Amino acid sequence: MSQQAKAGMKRKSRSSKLLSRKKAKTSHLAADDLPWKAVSRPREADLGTAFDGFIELEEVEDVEVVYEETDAGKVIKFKVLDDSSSPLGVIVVDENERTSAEVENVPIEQPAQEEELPVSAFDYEALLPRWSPFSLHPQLGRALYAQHFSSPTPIQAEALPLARKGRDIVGVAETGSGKTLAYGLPILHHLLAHASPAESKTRRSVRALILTPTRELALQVSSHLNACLNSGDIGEDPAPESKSSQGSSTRKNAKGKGKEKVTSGAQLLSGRSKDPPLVSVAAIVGGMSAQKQRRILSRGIDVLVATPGRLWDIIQEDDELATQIEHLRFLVLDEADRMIETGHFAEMESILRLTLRQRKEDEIESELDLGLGGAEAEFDVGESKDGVKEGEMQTFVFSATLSKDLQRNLKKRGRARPWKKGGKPASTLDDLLMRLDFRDASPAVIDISPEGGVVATLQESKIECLVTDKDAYLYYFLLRYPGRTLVFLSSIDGIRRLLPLMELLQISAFPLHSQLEQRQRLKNLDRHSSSRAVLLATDVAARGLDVPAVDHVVHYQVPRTADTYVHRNGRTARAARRGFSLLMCAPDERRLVKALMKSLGRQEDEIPEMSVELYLLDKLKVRVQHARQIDATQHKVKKEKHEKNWLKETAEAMEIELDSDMERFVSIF
Ligand SMILES: Nc1ncnc2c1ncn2[C@@H]1O[C@H](COP(=O)(O)OP(=O)(O)OP(=O)(O)O)[C@@H](O)[C@H]1O
Repeated sequence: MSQQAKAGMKRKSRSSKLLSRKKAKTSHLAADDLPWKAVSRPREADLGTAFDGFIELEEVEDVEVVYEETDAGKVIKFKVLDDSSSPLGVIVVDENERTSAEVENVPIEQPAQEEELPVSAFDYEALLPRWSPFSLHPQLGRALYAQHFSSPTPIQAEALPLARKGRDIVGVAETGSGKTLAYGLPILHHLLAHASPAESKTRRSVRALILTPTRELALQVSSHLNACLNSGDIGEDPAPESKSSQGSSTRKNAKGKGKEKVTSGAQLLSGRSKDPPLVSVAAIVGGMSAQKQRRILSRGIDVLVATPGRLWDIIQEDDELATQIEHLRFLVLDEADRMIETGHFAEMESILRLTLRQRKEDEIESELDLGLGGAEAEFDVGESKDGVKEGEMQTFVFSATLSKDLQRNLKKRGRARPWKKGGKPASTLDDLLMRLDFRDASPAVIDISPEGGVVATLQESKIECLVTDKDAYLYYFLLRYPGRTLVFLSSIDGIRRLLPLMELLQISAFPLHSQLEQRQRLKNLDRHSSSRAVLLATDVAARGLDVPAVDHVVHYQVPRTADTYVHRNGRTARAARRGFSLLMCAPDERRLVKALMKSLGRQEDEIPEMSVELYLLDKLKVRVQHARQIDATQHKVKKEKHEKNWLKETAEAMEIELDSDMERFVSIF
């Protein structure tokens, strides 16, 4: 507003008439810098929510394409409407400029300059009473309401107040218990409350970094958080809370007195505004095109969700991003334990090192080393309202499985200085987490994971059978218990063997493993959720993924660790829904089950045997046997054809004529 005031602009009072749009100023931009906006996909083309950056339609408005003659020939330029004088999308009439500008008649009602307009906050008490004590930003209230999240889950209820007080948090809660929003809501609240529309126009610094072990999880976290920023139009008059009055949806009027209701506030908060969002969340993961990634980064992101590998690659080439990471306000490790398993250890360690804050004691130490005085070592540590000092970072570590020992150690560790000079690199998860730059002397540990890792709404069962009978039992289970089933196998080869068999048995099944292209993985995930297909997956899908409405999880092989068992099971029985898990156990896997149950602190025979109608099973065994034979024959024929072609092609390439004996040999062969 100050800019407009400086330029001597005047506002018309509400009662005054309709306004006219002044002629837009234009500026030239490169294609990548245009204000692209995602377009919702038609239903038929909808491949799920987690596709940001992979399969995406984007549109751009108010861009004129002009051809300019240059010495080098014709070049295309994009002229973009420059509406920076109207940060909220409200058209402001400039009486002085109007005469010199062409006027387009767009009737827009403008609020009065002096009028004190009513400001109604999202009515948590009436609409979401259970969220009311948390005093979240109205936009979040709208989104929670729109998604029918009528009350916080236990981990959310525990984490929110602590996070709002500025505490560092280690959160452990069962799979599917809403951990994403447990750390996501306080971050979004903070950013919304401190956002300013003016800033939303410029490249913003990354304020929060969320690290996840897999691409799919990163995409999912990003779309989950985006849903809190983009949904929420419930036909209510949106209004800001007082805290955010300078930033998000209200602003001072020209004279700085009172507040005015912003015409486009509803759009702004519900994400339908033409302006960039107040807070932006995006995922940057492997498999994404470099162009798309550049575009996302150049637009500016407040919340960056990333896998450590890809992020570290970018940081090494992008000093600006590296500097932003050094000044994060929030750092989240989601499924931290898994990050280590997926071989991201080195990259994660490098990223975490970047986030270390120079503290006074360290500076004094390093100054002593360098023989410098301490005068310049001061830095601003002014306390902010939420108890986090300026320049400090809040850290959240969340997982469904963090060992009790590790939790205890984290609590006891105090402010052990990580990565002291000459210190060895971290070599275990405990090591790495112990080196996290918690600003809290004793991070709050919230552990509400269930005893033995079993979610109350999950029904477990077991089948003991020969390895050779597992296919028949699986077939029996899939026929007998239709629904969305996720079958976990320990190897990709196992999936490749099972897929054609399923096809011959007319079971619609899709694979999900690390050797599939990202696009294909996401597509298969979506096929699984949109049809009643079976997903044959390796443990790439075991962690964090919120595959919609999985009814059953089958462990085709017994998992090697208790954590894997818990996480695989966690794909079903999510968010208080019912779920079923089946453990298939061959005789030589019994000792694994024993070890697994022991490490979960449970009795070996605690998982009940699933009852099976044997007469049906016997019939299905015959079918499976036939399917195997057909598959083997088809495979043989395919192989022969391939080899025959190979011999012919090789002969042709070498310009050798195959004689009749050889031809005969080829045809026999
Ligand atoms: N307050 C709430 N009320 C109802 N549903 C919720 C609420 N919060 C989150 N959910 C839903 O619960 C599901 C699980 O949430 P989320 O993926 O965050 O679980 P998680 O604890 O991170 O699981 P995992 O450990 O497997 O990663 C999601 O579909 C989410 O939309």
